[in-house]
Amino acid sequence: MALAVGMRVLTRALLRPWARGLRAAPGRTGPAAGGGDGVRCFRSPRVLVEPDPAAGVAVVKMRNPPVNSLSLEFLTELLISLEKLENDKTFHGIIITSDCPGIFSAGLDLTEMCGRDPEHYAEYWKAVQEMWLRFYLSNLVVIAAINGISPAGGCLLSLTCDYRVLANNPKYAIGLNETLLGIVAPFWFKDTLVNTIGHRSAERALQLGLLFPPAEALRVGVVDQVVPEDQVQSTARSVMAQWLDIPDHARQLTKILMRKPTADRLLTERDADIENFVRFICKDSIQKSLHAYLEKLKQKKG
Ligand SMILES: CC/C=C\C/C=C\C/C=C\CC/C=C/CC(=O)SCCNC(=O)CCNC(=O)[C@H](O)C(C)(C)COP(=O)(O)OP(=O)(O)OC[C@H]1O[C@@H](n2cnc3c(N)ncnc32)[C@H](O)[C@@H]1OP(=O)(O)O
Repeated sequence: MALAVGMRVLTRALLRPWARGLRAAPGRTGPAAGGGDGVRCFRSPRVLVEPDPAAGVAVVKMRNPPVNSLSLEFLTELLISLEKLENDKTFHGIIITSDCPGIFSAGLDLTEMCGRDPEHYAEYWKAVQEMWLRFYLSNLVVIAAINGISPAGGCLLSLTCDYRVLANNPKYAIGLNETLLGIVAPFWFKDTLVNTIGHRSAERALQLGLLFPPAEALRVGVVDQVVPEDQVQSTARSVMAQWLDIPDHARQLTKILMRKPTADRLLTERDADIENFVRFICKDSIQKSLHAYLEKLKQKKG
């Protein structure tokens, strides 16, 4: 009993620095509907939360068609959903997955980084940082059920999770492919990849902008498991059950011990990182190549 109380105090002390200043910005969420069992179902236009209170798990489905690009509004809704689940003692784990067929997330929304003013770029980048910090340090067990392609920021979101299950579909690939767009993955993207697959593999993957198909992703360690497409959700659920069997305080403290130094680096350099991003993205050459890339994506259909 005394040990349990002591652990709770220690956990709160360790988690407190991240709780401060990391609250999600207010955004447009729909009214929370009370479930029959007293558990609230969260709805917002782009995020569907399916709670399973008996298991202590919620499935968070990304629904920002056509490609789940991480727009400012979508990021805000994701953060609010995460915060609500973290504040609800019913939940100990979340499974993040996509409601857009064949696409987990196309990454950062290119239209947020193209043809806008510096204030907008700063606001957007702060929201991207927030997404990374909040998911990376979440006290919940977070499992990615990756049911589609997941480049760049989509891969980053997966890398913040505690475990990644990828559907075995040759059309799907995952990786930080920023260099292919002529942009540089920021240091915290790089750090997250290094923490996941090691320095040498990360260096090669980042320089070449590699997008790994399922077997390669498993071999290099970008994902933890590759399963047939129709088993992605059930596998995520059974992995979640294993993780939830571990005493929560011990697991949470261990997660913080492992991730604190990486998160601290961004927390101490957050403003400078925003300034770097704004300076970089405002360059004529970068704007031109992002614009050309977006046009190429649009013309692909025609
Ligand atoms: C020294 C350094 C100093 C400082 C460094 C500081 C900062 C670093 C700077 C920058 C770092 C920025 C980091 C960025 C990370 C990112 O995430 S960038 C985004 C990367 N994502 C991609 O490249 C994916 C692009 N999309 C695709 O490849 C395909 O769309 C995809 C395979 C996902 C799906 O293909 P498909 O089903 O065929 O769909 P379409 O291609 O037809 O797309 C449908 C519509 O969606 C639009 N769209 C696609 N992706 C995006 C996107 N990421 N953002 C916004 N919009 C997107 C596409 O244009 C289509 O639109 P339309 O319907 O035609 O209007």
